Amino acid sequence: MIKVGIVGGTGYTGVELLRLLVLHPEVTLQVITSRADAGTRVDQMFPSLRGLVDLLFVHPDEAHLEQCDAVFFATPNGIAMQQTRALLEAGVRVIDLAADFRLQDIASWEAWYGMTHACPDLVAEAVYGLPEVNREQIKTARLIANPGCYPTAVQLGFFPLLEAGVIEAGSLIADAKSGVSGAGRKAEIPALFAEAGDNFKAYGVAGHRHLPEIKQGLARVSGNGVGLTFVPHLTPLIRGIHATLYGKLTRDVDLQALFEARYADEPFVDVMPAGSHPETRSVRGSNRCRIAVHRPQGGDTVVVLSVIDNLVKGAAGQAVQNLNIMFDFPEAMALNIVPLLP
Ligand SMILES: NC(=O)C1=CN([C@@H]2O[C@H](COP(=O)(O)OP(=O)(O)OC[C@H]3O[C@@H](n4cnc5c(N)ncnc54)[C@H](OP(=O)(O)O)[C@@H]3O)[C@@H](O)[C@H]2O)C=CC1
Ligand SMILES: CC(=O)N[C@@H](CCC(=O)OP(=O)(O)O)C(=O)O
Repeated sequence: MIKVGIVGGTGYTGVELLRLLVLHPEVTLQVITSRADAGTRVDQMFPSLRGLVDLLFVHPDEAHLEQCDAVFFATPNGIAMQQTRALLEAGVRVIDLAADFRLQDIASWEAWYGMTHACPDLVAEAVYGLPEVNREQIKTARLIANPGCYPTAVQLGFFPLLEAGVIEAGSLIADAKSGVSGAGRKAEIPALFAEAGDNFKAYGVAGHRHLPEIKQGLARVSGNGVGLTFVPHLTPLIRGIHATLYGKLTRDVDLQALFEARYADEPFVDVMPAGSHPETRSVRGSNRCRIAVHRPQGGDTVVVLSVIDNLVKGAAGQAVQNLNIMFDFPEAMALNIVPLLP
């Protein structure tokens, strides 16, 4: 058994970690933090956890967190980097669900995130926690940069094509839609029911902070820089990301066979039968990414459809998958979840 802490236990990804970890047979929840709700019982705030969690929220003090074997940061950007060094020195392994350790280029991170990095030396050590490309490095990592939600859906869709070198890497397009929970639990006007409901809009067309993260990951597998147009959209869903990806084929290839072979051994990537149109509800609440690959009218444009639950494979589920790999537990432990329908 390992002892685990969650910093930011009252947010959407924090409570999703709780939902997954309460049923994890190798994990004891040791510390769950909130500054605003310190002293409140966890199951008072989240009655869905009654009978499962017997803890109070506490302040995120290092003295509490250092009792753990692993600590998840489910906090806004710029928080984990302030406490990670002390935790690593105390022998605690850290999984950051925010973006503090995702970009290897510190100047780029500081420009996109608008703050000075507190520990650039640790960024070099951090492992980008996308098991489908970094499983071996995750096993021994002390510090995991858990990927963003859009970057997970987009990278998993493009990897087979870029690894095989069958598309033009300079002209990729990712048209992605997210549910409102992607923006977190804090009160913000665009997330109000009357603003986001019965509405659909693009945002961040000029530049979204997931763009450099996606480009970094795609460039690693393509061996060269990539050109990417990334356009996120807000949809009136609660959970879910749907990414529609476009690329120009450079040669004829059996796309279905390529994708099936690439993900044959991946427990959480499902390549659907040819002609499929994956739906966000087919992954709702689960750690799965479902992918379909199309070549409309047999032309030279490949269209990949990739869906995930932003809070699970896009955040907390992937973080638990990383924990399992780091501690040599079966990778799917506590993650064999059947999606909710309807
Ligand atoms: N929502 C999503 O779909 C995804 C989110 N992420 C990332 O995961 C992280 C968490 O997201 P989400 O759960 O949506 O966020 P929320 O806004 O829902 O929750 C944030 C949590 O962090 C705590 N917190 C805020 N400020 C601090 C601080 N200075 N020190 C310690 N704790 C703090 C809050 O509690 P309190 O203020 O009481 O301490 C709260 O529990 C973010 O970085 C987000 O970008 C990643 C992938 C997907
Ligand atoms: C709908 C919505 O607002 N989505 C968020 C996704 C951000 C997120 O969760 O960021 P990380 O994955 O980098 O932590 C956004 O576009 O800012």
